[in-house]
Amino acid sequence: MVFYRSVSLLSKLSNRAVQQPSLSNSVRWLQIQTSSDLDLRAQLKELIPEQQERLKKIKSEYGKVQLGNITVDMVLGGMRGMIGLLWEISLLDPDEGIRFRGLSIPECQKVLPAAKPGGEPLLEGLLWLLLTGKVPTTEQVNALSKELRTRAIIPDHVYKAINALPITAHSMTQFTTSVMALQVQSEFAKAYESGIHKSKYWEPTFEDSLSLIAQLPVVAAYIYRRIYKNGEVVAADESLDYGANFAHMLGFDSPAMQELMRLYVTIHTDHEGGNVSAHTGHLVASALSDPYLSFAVALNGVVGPLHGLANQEVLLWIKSVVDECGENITKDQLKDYVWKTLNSGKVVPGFGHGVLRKTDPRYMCQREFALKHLPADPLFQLVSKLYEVVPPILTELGKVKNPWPNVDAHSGVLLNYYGLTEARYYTVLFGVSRSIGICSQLNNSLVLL
Ligand SMILES: CC(=O)SCCNC(=O)CCNC(=O)[C@H](O)C(C)(C)COP(=O)(O)OP(=O)(O)OC[C@H]1O[C@@H](n2cnc3c(N)ncnc32)[C@H](O)[C@@H]1OP(=O)(O)O
Ligand SMILES: O=C([O-])CC(=O)C(=O)O
Repeated sequence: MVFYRSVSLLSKLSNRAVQQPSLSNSVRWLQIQTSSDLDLRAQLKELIPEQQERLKKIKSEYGKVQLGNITVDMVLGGMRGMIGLLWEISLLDPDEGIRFRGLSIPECQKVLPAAKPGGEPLLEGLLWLLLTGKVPTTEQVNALSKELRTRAIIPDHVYKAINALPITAHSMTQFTTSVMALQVQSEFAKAYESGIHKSKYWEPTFEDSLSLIAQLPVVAAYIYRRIYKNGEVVAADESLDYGANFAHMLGFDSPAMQELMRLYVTIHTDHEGGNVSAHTGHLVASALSDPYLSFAVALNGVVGPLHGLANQEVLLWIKSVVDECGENITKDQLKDYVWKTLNSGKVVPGFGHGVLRKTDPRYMCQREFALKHLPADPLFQLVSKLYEVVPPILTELGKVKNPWPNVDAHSGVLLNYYGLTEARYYTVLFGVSRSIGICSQLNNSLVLL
């Protein structure tokens, strides 16, 4: 199986201070803000020339430095372990997991603005961090939230394109179709046709990225309501942030579900550049395909069962365990069920990883959420039992490099607990969130041109 892998080149060479916002950054941003301080586009306009200079310097000073040897295994493994592409916005450590611009998930939970003290980070804050490398203030996050709401307008033909598909089409097929239908409004495609200078590519790319990110929850919620709720659409609530509004449009308004959705859309955003969806989006964008086209192909990677579809597969598998053995299954029965799955030539969904070699911190933060909000839920108890039972069995197989759970091992039971029970929809949530990482890196890469 080819599963592309790479690590971030510049993080190895360049000044980490650019990547690692510290608390002093946020203190700096607490100064009185002008309207351009609150405008993400204006911020990028200032930052991009600095980044262009930095990259030019790295190229001229380190251009000939070797970054390692390439082995046959690396090639057969689909670039596994090779430093193969530039990915500035996040870095994946096999033991510690993901860092967004240098910040781990617990650090993001600490420094990014939340809806309430101690709450989950707002997605808008992470988007700002990924694009600029700086921790935003609450005012900046609120301004971005407002801007995204104003961009969340869906042309009628997009709904017509979705409605042309049978209602039984997989939610991801409907979702990718909607992204292709949205593409007709691409600013980048229009600007390229009008002969835009390459130094300005980032501007329409930024426009398309923000619009795409803003529109995705609206079409994603439409698809959910179309398939599962007789097409009864819930209008956006202009007072809500991105994550809470998404939960609202899906039809969920409890404060706990709003918090869960904020957490979900934040932690699935990015996982360095080597995973299938990020790599694919990046590759296609390198041909100057616009953000809509690039993201649509990335979604076709997200939906692979060894990648984002595992989100769906885990809950379906857990439900099959319950159907066969009941909720109070013993550890011995569970061991037998895991062996039965393996012996039938299937993988245990939600376990293992192409890079991680320890439990995924995205699993851990969802576990903490469950311990806080739903400790007695029988399916959460089952997930906890799996955490004890599965790793020794996978280790016993002797070939699995990482027997520990990944992000997908946990998300389904949380969503299911709050009433979003339709597992075959879950990968759409993953896709909405992944747009943040893919579009942010797209904007960062354009400074190279
Ligand atoms: C958001 C995400 O995308 S996270 C990943 C989500 N996917 C899943 O949870 C699906 C289950 N897991 C897997 O299939 C794998 O662990 C992957 C695809 C994530 C990583 O694959 P690889 O990098 O090839 O893993 P690794 O090098 O450890 O694989 C070695 C062998 O162990 C097997 N293996 C790895 N994980 C598992 C598992 N969970 N269950 C059974 N077998 C496994 C592989 O299939 C491979 O077998 P083979 O040599 O007979 O082909
Ligand atoms: O990093 C990977 O290979 C897969 C993954 O966990 C992700 O993309 O979120």
